[in-house]
Amino acid sequence: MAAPEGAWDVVVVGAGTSGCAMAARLADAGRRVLLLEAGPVPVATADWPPEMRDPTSLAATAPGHPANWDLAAEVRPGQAVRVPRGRIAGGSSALNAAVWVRATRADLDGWAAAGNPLWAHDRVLPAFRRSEADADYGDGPAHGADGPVPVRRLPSPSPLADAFAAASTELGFPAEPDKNGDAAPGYGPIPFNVDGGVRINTAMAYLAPRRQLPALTVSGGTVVRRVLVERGRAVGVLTDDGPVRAGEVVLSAGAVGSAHLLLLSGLGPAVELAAAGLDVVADLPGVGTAFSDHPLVYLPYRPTPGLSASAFPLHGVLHAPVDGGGEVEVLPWLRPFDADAEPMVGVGLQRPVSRGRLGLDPRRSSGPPRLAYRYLTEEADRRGLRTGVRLTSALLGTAAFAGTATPSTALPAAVLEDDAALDGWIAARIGTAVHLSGTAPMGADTDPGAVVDQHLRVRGVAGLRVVDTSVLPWVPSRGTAATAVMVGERAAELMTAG
Ligand SMILES: Cc1cc2nc3c(=O)[nH]c(=O)nc-3n(C[C@H](O)[C@H](O)[C@H](O)COP(=O)(O)OP(=O)(O)OC[C@H]3O[C@@H](n4cnc5c(N)ncnc54)[C@H](O)[C@@H]3O)c2cc1C
Repeated sequence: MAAPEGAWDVVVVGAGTSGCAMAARLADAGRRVLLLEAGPVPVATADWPPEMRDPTSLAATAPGHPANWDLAAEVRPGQAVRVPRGRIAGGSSALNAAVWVRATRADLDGWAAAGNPLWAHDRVLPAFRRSEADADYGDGPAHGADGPVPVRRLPSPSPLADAFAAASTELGFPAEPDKNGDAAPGYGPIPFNVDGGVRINTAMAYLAPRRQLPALTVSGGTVVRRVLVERGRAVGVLTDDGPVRAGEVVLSAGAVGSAHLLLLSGLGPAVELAAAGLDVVADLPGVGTAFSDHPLVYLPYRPTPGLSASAFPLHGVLHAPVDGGGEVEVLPWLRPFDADAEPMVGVGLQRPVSRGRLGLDPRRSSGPPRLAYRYLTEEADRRGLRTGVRLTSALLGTAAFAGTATPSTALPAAVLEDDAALDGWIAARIGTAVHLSGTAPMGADTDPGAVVDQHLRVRGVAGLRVVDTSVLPWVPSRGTAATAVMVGERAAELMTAG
């Protein structure tokens, strides 16, 4: 890291899901890149903690794990949760569920229509293809065969997985054999970024093969505190070890970290910055003020005793429309999270209308940010989740499940049938899918909430970009990992074009 002044063309903050992809591609293009990561940077695959290599383990998401930022948040006023995010090279891709499903064509074309034509489905498809080596569909026009992230669907691991597939068919949902194939949504096997029984995070995929590349320097254990701005231009960052100067600064610290760094650098809503005693560098009302994420509720079920256990906890997923243009994701977990508990089906609302807020803590502006999801604020979201829970209950009641599983008594029929009672049941259990997006959204010049333009350049200050899920105008209707990698790939392409 001790390079002479002016040695770095680009300093990237955060070796996470987007940051690794982007830094690697920039270095491939000859840019001298310094990648700074707050957490450790393991070198060989074997150096990763076993629970982070094992894709069937979510142990690193537990509060207190050293590779987890473990943030405090409120899902609804007064309802506290802990939010995991990866604090290690690979970022959240190092501890997530390894589900590799892209944003849909409708998501991408929706973002394009909101003033970001460079992000339309057909414009970003090459970046998705570049990122992956899809073992099942890699030779097709929608897929990549030789990218850094290995992707595959797994054989059905248990009768329960078969029953969910059959139940979806019984209720009339289409089969969707390739969840990344741009077909009508339905039930299909999950593509995983898993290879040889290892969760392949983006540091393994993108950094490990470039360890000898002189253009790329990676520094672990380096916490960035703010962006250094001189005369309207970002000139570097302040770390706990001192300043680092570079020709360009890119924040890839994730939807929480990047927005927080913007605020700490005087880039955000002027009123909020002034209240925290910070100098206003640029008034950007959209930093943190309308983020989105998928609300998620779990419905327990009871497998018939004696069924063979599933080696892998996930297999297939159903995406189903709900009234008013919404969609739910029904994600059966085939094993319980705790040995004594019942397994659960996750019911996520994929196009939520409610918006959350990330801001500085006025009592301690240098501390962690405040995160308020404000879930279920809108009736459309309450209605969508009611539909999703009833649909899941109906799936468990199909003939396909006879002899395999029954609904749990945790959700009594009287509650299921009554809107107000069901709203209460859901609200008491609501959690987050941890797909946080849109804390620094991209958008048109005319959009006062847009923080970056479609080249991901921060408005009001030169030489500064944000490249991670912060910039998504709203959360896509799928998980965010594959899309975060695409954002890194696409950003590098835009930065090096011409
Ligand atoms: C528990 C969990 C399970 C999930 N499961 C799935 C899934 O199966 N499929 C799916 O599609 N999506 C999933 N997601 C969501 C998806 O993984 C994330 O949205 C995505 O990985 C985020 O990528 P990112 O690059 O925006 O941020 P991250 O990958 O979080 O990267 C941010 C990086 O910046 C670093 N950083 C932050 N602040 C600083 C600082 N000040 N200085 C230096 N470094 C800093 C962090 O340590 C981290 O390495 C899951 C998320 C979580 C948390």
